[in-house]
Amino acid sequence: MLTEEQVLQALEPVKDPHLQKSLIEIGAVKEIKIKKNLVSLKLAIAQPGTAEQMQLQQEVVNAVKNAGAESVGLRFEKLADEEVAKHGGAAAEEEEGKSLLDNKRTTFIAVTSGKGGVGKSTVSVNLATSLARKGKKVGIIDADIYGFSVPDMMGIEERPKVVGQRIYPVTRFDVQVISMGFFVEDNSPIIWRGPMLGKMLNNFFNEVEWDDLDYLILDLPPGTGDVALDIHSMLPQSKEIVVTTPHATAAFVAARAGAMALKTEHEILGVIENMAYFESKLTGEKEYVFGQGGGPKLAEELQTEVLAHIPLGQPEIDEENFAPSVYDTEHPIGKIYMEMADKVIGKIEG
Ligand SMILES: Nc1ncnc2c1ncn2[C@@H]1O[C@H](COP(=O)(O)OP(=O)(O)OP(=O)(O)O)[C@@H](O)[C@H]1O
Repeated sequence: MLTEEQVLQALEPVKDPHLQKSLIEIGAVKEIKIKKNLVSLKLAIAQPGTAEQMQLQQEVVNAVKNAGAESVGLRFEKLADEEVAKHGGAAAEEEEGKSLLDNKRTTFIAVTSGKGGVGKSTVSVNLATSLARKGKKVGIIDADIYGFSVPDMMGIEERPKVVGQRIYPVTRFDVQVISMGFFVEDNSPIIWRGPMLGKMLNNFFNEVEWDDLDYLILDLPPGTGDVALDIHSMLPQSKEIVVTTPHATAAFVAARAGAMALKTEHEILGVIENMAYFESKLTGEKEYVFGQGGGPKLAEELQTEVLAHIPLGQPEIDEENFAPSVYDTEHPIGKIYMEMADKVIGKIEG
């Protein structure tokens, strides 16, 4: 079994990103619990709840796992101001302004669905790239905590740069991308509780260097649970797009997501019916594999319009520009997304 000594030794080279001193030297380790090979740590650092913490948590997990832990749980708290000063740092200052939430120019569009697997992330990614292809400055936040798929879908391998307190998004297809998945270890199970999730999202608004966005697309967790509701409430100014499949029951479930949008007073821009039909390449005939009518029914219920019926179909994958879920502008589905982007721009910019 791993000992406390070994854990401390493993942490010796890891530095507090703000103070640039070893966690051990600044007395950051406030608690160590070891159960078999599960290690849980409480760490006091100069600037918890910030980009610096995100940068650090990965280093700590790696160091302790390299020492033999199977799983590492972390809790962070603020290192006392005297300690911060003693080790050469300035007391944490409130981040100055520059929150995306204050930028009047930016329109937030949350993409939601009643349940998982209906294509919400695919729609978010393609809406974002199409808006960018129309010349708009666009960002996307992948906040779907049940599966961070946006980086994979867009073929992103790099991670954002973290410089001091600022996070620089990764740019792909002219879209500025931030995903929670950038800050967690591959496949590591993470339990997101409301406050932690809210804090992460707030960081994405306040600490990411977004370049003067016209549109910010938010890929939200599916469903109508507490987490989804919390996020919706955090974004009072957001508009919303609801994704459904054509099946009547799918639309019924999506209606609950839509009702939640109305409760939070978000304007619903429209409904997208995804996987609407399959079009035969040979005959051009449409087959309604997943039923029919779900989109229009949902739009009627939410008193909005159907922005697009998107058929089944895969993007052509270009080896050089590998992005498994981004449709080209020449692809029939890519064209539908471009028309949809026009509709969205028309609705917002008049
Ligand atoms: N129009 C389409 N034609 C073919 N495949 C599609 C289409 N839309 C989405 N898909 C595929 O369906 C799967 C689910 O899509 P996606 O991940 O976008 O759904 P989601 O609603 O975001 O799911 P989750 O909430 O579970 O993340 C993916 O494999 C995606 O490539």
